[in-house]
Amino acid sequence: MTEAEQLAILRDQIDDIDQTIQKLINQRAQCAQRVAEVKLASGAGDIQFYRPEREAQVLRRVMERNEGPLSDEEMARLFREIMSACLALEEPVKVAFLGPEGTFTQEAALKHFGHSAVAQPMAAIDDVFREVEAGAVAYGVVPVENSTEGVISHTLDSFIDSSLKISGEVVLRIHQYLLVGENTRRDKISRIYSHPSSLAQCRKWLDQHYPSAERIPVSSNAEAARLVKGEWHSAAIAGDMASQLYGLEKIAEKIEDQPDNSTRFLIIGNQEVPGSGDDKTSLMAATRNQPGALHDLLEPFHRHGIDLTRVETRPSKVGAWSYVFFIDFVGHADDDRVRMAMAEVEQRVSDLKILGSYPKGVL
Ligand SMILES: C=C(O[C@@H]1C=C(C(=O)O)C=C[C@H]1O)C(=O)O
Repeated sequence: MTEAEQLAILRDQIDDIDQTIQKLINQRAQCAQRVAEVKLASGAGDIQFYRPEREAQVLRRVMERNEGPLSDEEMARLFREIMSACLALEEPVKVAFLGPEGTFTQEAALKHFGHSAVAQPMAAIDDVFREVEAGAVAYGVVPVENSTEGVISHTLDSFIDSSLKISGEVVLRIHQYLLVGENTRRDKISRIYSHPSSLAQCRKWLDQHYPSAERIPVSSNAEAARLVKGEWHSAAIAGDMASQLYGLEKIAEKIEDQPDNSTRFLIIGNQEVPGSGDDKTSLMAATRNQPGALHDLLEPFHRHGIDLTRVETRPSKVGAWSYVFFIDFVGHADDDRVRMAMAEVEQRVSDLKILGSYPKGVL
């Protein structure tokens, strides 16, 4: 058989398979529409079309049963988009994210909700909280910690005065790029703009490759990319999305000092999410200002065999030297042993607020 004949046969097969996939995707979409009809018919006031726990279960199952050659992550990403499109038939999810357009937070929002979500950039973390509180959007996406740079304290502090709940988390591998516009040559860079945490994430690389360039902190990586678009002798450190958005050339790739550099983002909203089978819970506790307070707070977790994934301390804002603890652990607030531990913790602290139980990030 000639090469052309072999290719023609294979392409016919692909065309047939595509037709079948397409039919099945539409059948799936019809089922999702029927789900919406059932939810509406129930007559309940506040209908939740978007179900984070159900989506996490679907994606986990996709990964578990996957046999390749496509990777589990790749397959889950495809299903993420199919679900996003199906949900948009019920009602597109509206999401506010820490902008501007082109930030890693936008990338996180799209990774979590898929590209059929309607995502709106906000100028600051406070604005994301406010937009969700005002009901203008159903969810917000904010960064909370970076593996190289640590906690984003502004996000934690925002929970102190907010009644919003955490309904999900998403972890993004952060790759940084050195970007220039058409007016700048790679050997003529005297200024490098970026968000302070991105500058910090690339500090060693910059020391080595651009020791004498001035490092200029700006409000976001996307803002850095926008600034250097027309400037001379200037480069930006930013992600892939910003590079595409502003049509900048990548003159160096993956310049972050830690190869596994990642950021964790939280999804905030008003929803209480039922258990998905593999969940995390975040809480906030204020202790009385006395010796052993942190030990007393943590002890019940240890005794009930609950795995803590993070403990952060922040000033409480209600007087000097008093603190609020932010604790993340594995398990759902409805689990028996979590309930038991929480009942005990409540006796030992001056204030306890469960910020939310939510599925562990799948993608
Ligand atoms: C179809 C549903 O609604 C939404 C769409 C889903 C999907 O396409 O699989 C899953 C969960 C919900 O976000 C449902 O609740 O099952």
